[in-house]
Amino acid sequence: MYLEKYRLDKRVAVVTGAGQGIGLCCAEALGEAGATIIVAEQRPERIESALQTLRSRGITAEGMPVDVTDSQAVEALAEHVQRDHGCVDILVNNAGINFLGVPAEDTSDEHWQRHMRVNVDGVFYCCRSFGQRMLGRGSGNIVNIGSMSGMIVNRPQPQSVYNVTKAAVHHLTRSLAVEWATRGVRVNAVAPTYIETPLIRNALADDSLYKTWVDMTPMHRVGKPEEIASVVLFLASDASSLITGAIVTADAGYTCW
Ligand SMILES: NC(=O)c1ccc[n+]([C@@H]2O[C@H](COP(=O)([O-])OP(=O)(O)OC[C@H]3O[C@@H](n4cnc5c(N)ncnc54)[C@H](O)[C@@H]3O)[C@@H](O)[C@H]2O)c1
Ligand SMILES: OC[C@@H](O)C(O)[C@H](O)CO
Repeated sequence: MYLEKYRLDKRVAVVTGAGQGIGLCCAEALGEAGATIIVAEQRPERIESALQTLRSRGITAEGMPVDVTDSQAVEALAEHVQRDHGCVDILVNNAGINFLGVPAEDTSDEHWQRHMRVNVDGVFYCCRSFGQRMLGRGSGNIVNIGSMSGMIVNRPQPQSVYNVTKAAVHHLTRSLAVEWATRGVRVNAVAPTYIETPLIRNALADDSLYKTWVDMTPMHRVGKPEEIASVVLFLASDASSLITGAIVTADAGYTCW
């Protein structure tokens, strides 16, 4: 009775930025639970490798190239998926960037705007285009990938703009959850700690940075992308049917101190 609630058979899930890292693991988790996966990703070569990975595990998956900062492309993607599959049940807004280590006073307009465009505009465009269609049929489930950086200020590296974008993702999550709460669409977010993915590969190789990060973490370690994917699976499934507007921290205790 309880395990059944995690099954996603016959559901269609779009995962943005699913070409690698956390997004790819989310696609694996949702696919393993039975969902048909749409890999919505900017880089064609990453789409291809993700599809190979997913299909080798028996997951039904297809790729659709998209840059989430392009609202027309996002709208076309939503229309395309709706036309081919009849609906979208699950949207995971995972695509995001962080060029960390730039002090606020040295942040260029371009650096600021690029982060805002991918991490905030991109999430909003996807929520809007897919949300409209979910509201139209009175059901749907959106999971946004936020960050503990939306709650705390990371140390020692400066990354003001990234922190701001993730705080925006969290509050957008709550705002949409409330607007859509009685209309069948749930909206939640996951706020991870540092996760071993290509995004922070260089930083993880920097011994002093890594030491500071784990010293500041009660569990004294960083996370693996699979550990975020399992939270996303919970939020995307009927196992979390009473939860909307939640920002679920998966941070090895980081935000407790
Ligand atoms: N890795 C971490 O430590 C960490 C921690 C907290 C939150 N996050 C968040 O998790 C999400 C995924 O991070 P990751 O570590 O897996 O990153 P990653 O860089 O490994 O993967 C991100 C994927 O998104 C794609 N992407 C980037 N911009 C895009 C765009 N404009 N349109 C479509 N696709 C685009 C990339 O091509 C890439 O495949 C991000 O939102 C990130 O902010 C990561
Ligand atoms: O690039 C992402 C990092 O800044 C960080 O891993 C994350 O968002 C957790 O604070």
